[in-house]
Amino acid sequence: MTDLSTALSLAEVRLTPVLIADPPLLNTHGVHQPYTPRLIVEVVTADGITGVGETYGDAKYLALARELAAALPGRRVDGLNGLHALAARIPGSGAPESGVDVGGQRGVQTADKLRLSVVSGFEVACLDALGKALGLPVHALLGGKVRDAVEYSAYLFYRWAEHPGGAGQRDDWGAALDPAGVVEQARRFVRDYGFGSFKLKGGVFPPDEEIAAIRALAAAFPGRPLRLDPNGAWSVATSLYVARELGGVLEYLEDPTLGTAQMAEVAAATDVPLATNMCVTTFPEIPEAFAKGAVQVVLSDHHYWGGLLRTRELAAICRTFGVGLSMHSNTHTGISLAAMTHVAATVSDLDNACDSHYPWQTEDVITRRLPFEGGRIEVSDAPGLGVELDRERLEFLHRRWLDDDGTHRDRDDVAAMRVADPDWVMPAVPRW
Ligand SMILES: O=C([O-])C(=O)C[C@H](O)[C@@H](O)C(=O)[O-]
Ligand SMILES: [Mg+2]
Repeated sequence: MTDLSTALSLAEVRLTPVLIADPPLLNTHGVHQPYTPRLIVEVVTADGITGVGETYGDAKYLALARELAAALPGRRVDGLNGLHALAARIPGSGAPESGVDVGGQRGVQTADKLRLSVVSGFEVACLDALGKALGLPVHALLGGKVRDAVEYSAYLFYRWAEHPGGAGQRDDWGAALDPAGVVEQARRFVRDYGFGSFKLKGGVFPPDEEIAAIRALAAAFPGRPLRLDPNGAWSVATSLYVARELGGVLEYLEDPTLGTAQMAEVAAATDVPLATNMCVTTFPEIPEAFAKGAVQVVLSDHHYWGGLLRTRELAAICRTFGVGLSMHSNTHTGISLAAMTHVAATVSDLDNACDSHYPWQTEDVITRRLPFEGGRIEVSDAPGLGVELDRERLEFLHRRWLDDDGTHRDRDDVAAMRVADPDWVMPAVPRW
């Protein structure tokens, strides 16, 4: 029998960028492209145990991931905290950038956020391998689950029936461009997945239309938690108008306006709780936002925050300051959903149902998709994440990435909208 040190040492790292199908979902910047990039990370131990992780697949994430992958062999899969220091030493990983990440809508883009997102994919892969080596589920490595299933909410989008020109894959959801369409979409989410709460991606239509959609949802599903997220598209005044109109109806309003200062102004003038995955996305953003009372719920995302261990650190900080915690999601496969579910299962005070784009992602890289039952995902007790890579599918989706002419290798919702409307530019903020 090999000793533990050999068993846990990293012999190989494989990176596989893929393109997965994405429906024409609308947001304030534009529309999703027919395919979106994700990066699948595999770490292989000296004993031949493979762990899998996933992160953003856009070119700059991939470039950094390649450098980190090259530095890993010889280290150990239980050296999780050391991953951050290792990634920080990669030349170029510290060069700050500013501006808004068009596709991800994750607030101001910085080198820190990029690096943390890359590390998250490796951390999850290492946890998966470590769990398999020790015969323990990932949640046990995080201290153990406090629930057997994690609740998710339905992620409703305004959407077209198909991509412009019939590009990509057509599904049978149809268009949803008004309150009736949104309610019909929500009914299908309830029928097919059993979700008990609803988030509508807003910032697409003038606020009164989105207020009407939320009212229609409230009438169709009385008492169910409802959220509206325009990704910072509104001014402070518009945010307060919407908060007044939907005061008794919303569980929370998500990123109504951009930046901590404006969020704080809104928060000071309404009782509707504000949630964010845009103004508090890294640890350095916390002190000012919490001191100003700018947010009442932080939507964690293990990709943003640098992995599952750091998500638990975030949970402790939120608990200390009496700020709620829930979970944001971006287009992802079942690997990230499994990772989200493991960490969510370990946080005792995760009181709001988590977001997940997963129902919109019909293409996957795992052999058995994770099923929602009653809006919940069961927490796996199998060693590691409890998912298995489907190598044929991985190869197929990687082939699509290889064959792509570059159009889809970086998510760009503005460019996708321009296909339908050649005059479309990134909307100025506030849009309303
Ligand atoms: O809650 C959010 O802000 C998101 O889920 C960000 C995403 O980029 C979303 O807006 C999308 O996929 O269109
Ligand atoms: Mg959001």
